[in-house]
Amino acid sequence: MPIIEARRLTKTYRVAQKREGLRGALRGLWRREYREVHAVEEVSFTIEPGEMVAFLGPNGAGKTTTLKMLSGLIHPTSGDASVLGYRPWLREDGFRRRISLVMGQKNQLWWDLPAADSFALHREIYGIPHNQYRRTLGELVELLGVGGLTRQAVRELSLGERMKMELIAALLHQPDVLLLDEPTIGLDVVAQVAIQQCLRDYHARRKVTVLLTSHYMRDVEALCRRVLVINHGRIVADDPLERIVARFDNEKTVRLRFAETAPPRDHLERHGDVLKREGPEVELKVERDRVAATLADLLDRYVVLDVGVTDPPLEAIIARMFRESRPRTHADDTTNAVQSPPSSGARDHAAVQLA
Ligand SMILES: Nc1ncnc2c1ncn2[C@@H]1O[C@H](COP(=O)(O)OP(=O)(O)OP(=O)(O)O)[C@@H](O)[C@H]1O
Repeated sequence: MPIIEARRLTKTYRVAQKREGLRGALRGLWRREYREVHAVEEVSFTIEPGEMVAFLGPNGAGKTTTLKMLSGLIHPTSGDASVLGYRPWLREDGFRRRISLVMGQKNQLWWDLPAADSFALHREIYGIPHNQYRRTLGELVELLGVGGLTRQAVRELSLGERMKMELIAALLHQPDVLLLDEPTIGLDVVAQVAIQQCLRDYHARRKVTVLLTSHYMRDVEALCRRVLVINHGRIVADDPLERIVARFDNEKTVRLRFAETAPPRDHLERHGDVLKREGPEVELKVERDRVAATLADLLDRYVVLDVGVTDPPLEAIIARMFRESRPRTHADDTTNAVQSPPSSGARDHAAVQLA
C-alpha cells in the first residue's frame, strides 16, 4: 500500500498586484487587483514505503509547493493527499510525529543557541524517550561526523555543518517519511557527499521513505532510482532514472588521441560536432547510433593511440528533458495526435507532456 498518495493535488496562489507609482499605490488602497498563480495542477502519484524518489523540475515548477502540501504546511486548493494514512493539512499529532520536512533554504534550529539545545527541545516536543534520544543522536552525530560541533552556537557553524545539524534535528524522532527540499543547496562537494552518505546509511538502517528535490544531479544519482518530474505545475514523467537517461541521452562524447596530428576538421565534422581539436587530441559529440560507424571510420584511416566514449553528465540530460517538456492542449488528451507549441505563460491551464 502506498505511504504517500497525491490525487489531483492542486494549488493556486492568489497574488495581489501592485500598481506602479504613487497614484497607482493610492488606487490600490481601495481597489486591489489579484493574479492567480497555478503553482501545482492536478498532480497525482504514489510512493511505496521505503522508496527514495527524486522530485525534479526547473525553477518555479511547483516542487516546494507540492512538498508543503504533503507535509501539511499549506492546504491544497483542490485534490487530495494521504501520507501515512493521514490527510497532511489536518496536522494531526500522529502525523506530525512520523514525518519531517527539511528545507535547505530555511533554518529550523535556534540561531544563537548550540544545536544540542535545539535537539533537547525537540526531544521534549516529540516526547522522545531518553534512551532512544541518546542512541539516535549518537548514531546521527557519528554518521555525519559532527561530534565536536553540537555545543557551538548554530550561527558560528559553516553552511555545511549547519545543514548536518538540521538533518539531525529532522531525524531525531525517527520519522517514517522524510521530505527533503534541496538539502544540499549551496554546499561544497565534500559536504554534499557527507549528506548523501548519511541519507543512504540512514535509509539502509531505518527504511525511511524519502521524497527529495534537488538541483544537484549528484544527489539524484547517489540516492534515487526513481524520478518524478514536474514542469509548469504538472507531472511530466515518473520513471526509473535509467529510463529517463536512455530516452534523453542520444549523444555520446567520443575522445580520441591520434599518433600524429588530428584529422582535418571537415573530416571530423562528418561524424558530429567537434568539441575540441588540439594537436593529436580530439573530442566529438556523436549521435548514439553513429558511434560505432565513427570509430570504425577513424580507426580504419588513422593510427589512434587512445579512445574513450562517455555519456553526457546527468545535468545535461535532465536540462534537455526540462526543455522538451511542454504544454499540451486538451485536444491532445482526447486525440493524442497534434502537439501544440510551448505556451509563453508558464502557468496557464494547459497540461504538459514530454516530447
Ligand atoms: N506563497 C506564494 N504566493 C504566490 N506564489 C507563490 C508562492 N509560493 C510559490 N509561488 C509561485 O508558485 C510557483 C511554484 O513555486 P515553487 O516554489 O513550488 O516552485 P519550485 O519548483 O520549488 O521552484 P524552485 O526550484 O525555484 O525552488 C512559482 O511560480 C512561484 O512563484
